[in-house]
Amino acid sequence: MLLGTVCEEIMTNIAVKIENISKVYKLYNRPIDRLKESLNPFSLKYHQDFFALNNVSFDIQKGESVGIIGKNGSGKSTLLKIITGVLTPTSGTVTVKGRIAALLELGAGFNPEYTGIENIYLQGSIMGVDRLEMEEKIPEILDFADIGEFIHQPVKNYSSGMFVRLAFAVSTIVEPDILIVDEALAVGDVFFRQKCFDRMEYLRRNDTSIIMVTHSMNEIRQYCNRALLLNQGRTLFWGSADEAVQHYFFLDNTMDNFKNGLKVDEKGNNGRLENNSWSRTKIDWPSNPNAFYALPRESEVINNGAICTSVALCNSNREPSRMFVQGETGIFYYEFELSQDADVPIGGILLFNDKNILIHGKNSLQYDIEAPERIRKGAKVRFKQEITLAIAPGEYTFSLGFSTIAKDVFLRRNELHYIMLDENRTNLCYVGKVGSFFISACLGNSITEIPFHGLADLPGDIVIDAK
Ligand SMILES: Nc1ncnc2c1ncn2[C@@H]1O[C@H](COP(=O)(O)OP(=O)(O)OP(=O)(O)O)[C@@H](O)[C@H]1O
Repeated sequence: MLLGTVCEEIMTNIAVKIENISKVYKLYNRPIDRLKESLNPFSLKYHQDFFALNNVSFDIQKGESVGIIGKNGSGKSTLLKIITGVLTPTSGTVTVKGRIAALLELGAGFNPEYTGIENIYLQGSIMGVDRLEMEEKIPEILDFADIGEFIHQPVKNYSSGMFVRLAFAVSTIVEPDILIVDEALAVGDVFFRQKCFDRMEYLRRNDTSIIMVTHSMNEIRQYCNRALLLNQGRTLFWGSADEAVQHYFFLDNTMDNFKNGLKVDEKGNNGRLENNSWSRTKIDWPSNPNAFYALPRESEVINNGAICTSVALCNSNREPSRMFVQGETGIFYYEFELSQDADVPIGGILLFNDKNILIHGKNSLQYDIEAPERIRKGAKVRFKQEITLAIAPGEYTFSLGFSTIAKDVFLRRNELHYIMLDENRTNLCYVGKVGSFFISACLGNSITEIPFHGLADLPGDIVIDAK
């Protein structure tokens, strides 16, 4: 009986329940096929079924904030449209308890010819709020939207930022039971976005459930309790937001063709090295296939005497990882195979932010470590590079370079100008955009837990004096 009571309580706390939802579109190669199919007396099929959603189930509790994530075309918008009732599923059931406010496509539900004020009343009536109640809310809506005199202009004259300000203000001030926020907020400026997140937090504390679709994994981590990861219409993961984000970054970023060739030789390879003062350090190469990236397309690769054979990224526990908290250490493993003899090998990494700005680049020469003096054709050279990722939250890509330098130049590396060193270096391989990883913000509350502001943490110190 106790179990029954618990179940009932769980059910009464559920705001949205999605059970085995599928959405199938019929795809016809030619428009005429549709006609042929409808007129065919033998019910012959002229289409292919395309599953935009395939058997998706999950539920959202009252006051819970849930993220829906996935690459482009994975089915996120289709799912939101089914929850809001804009689309009907092909199969499965949707249970929604309470009033939904949805900020889906910008301007949906707004009449472009109406002024901002007129649209506020229109939205109110769509959401079932009467004119009198809406009138009381107007000062608060205007205050939140903060678009000044534009509120008396037809909304067709609004910028996308103004639009989203008004839309968000209207949908949240009537305190919905379920608030759905698509990428729409992305067009607002940072101050407005902060205001929106504060408002969502307030609503959530008052039992509004929030469904958020965004490509910003920081927002998912920061604001969602749980997240659903979709891939080609199927649920790939449903659970804690942190874990969902980790899985998201492994999508397309993991070497699923690992079995098909690029196996890691656990014994390492040093049989073809000539001896010198360098004493070999055996790298503890990762054994988990998930650590490895699929190597990029040919267009990103320049092979000039060597090929890149594998690349992996792990956290400091040597576990595969694509998500790091600011300041955590990332361990990059990479291997090149020589297709010609070479002198002293040099390997290095370049990290780029989402605006393609080089944030950090460093090679083995700059670390001033010993290296083999000569490597023969067929040898495999491995690097393990640890980087303290004290960089701004966001998504990053990285590229790899492999080059060689003559032994005598290498031995004088600390006496020579770096231009001399560069001139004596021969590039063997460059692999652009090998993969991506993600840096998440520290979620601490105190200032000392926020390590720095800006793009990167720079080594430094501070003292204070006062007289
Ligand atoms: N009316 C339709 N007819 C056929 N296919 C459709 C239709 N609407 C959507 N699709 C397909 O369904 C899949 C899921 O689309 P959906 O818009 O839900 O993806 P999404 O995850 O929201 O993508 P994005 O991140 O790019 O917004 C896509 O492959 C899309 O092309």
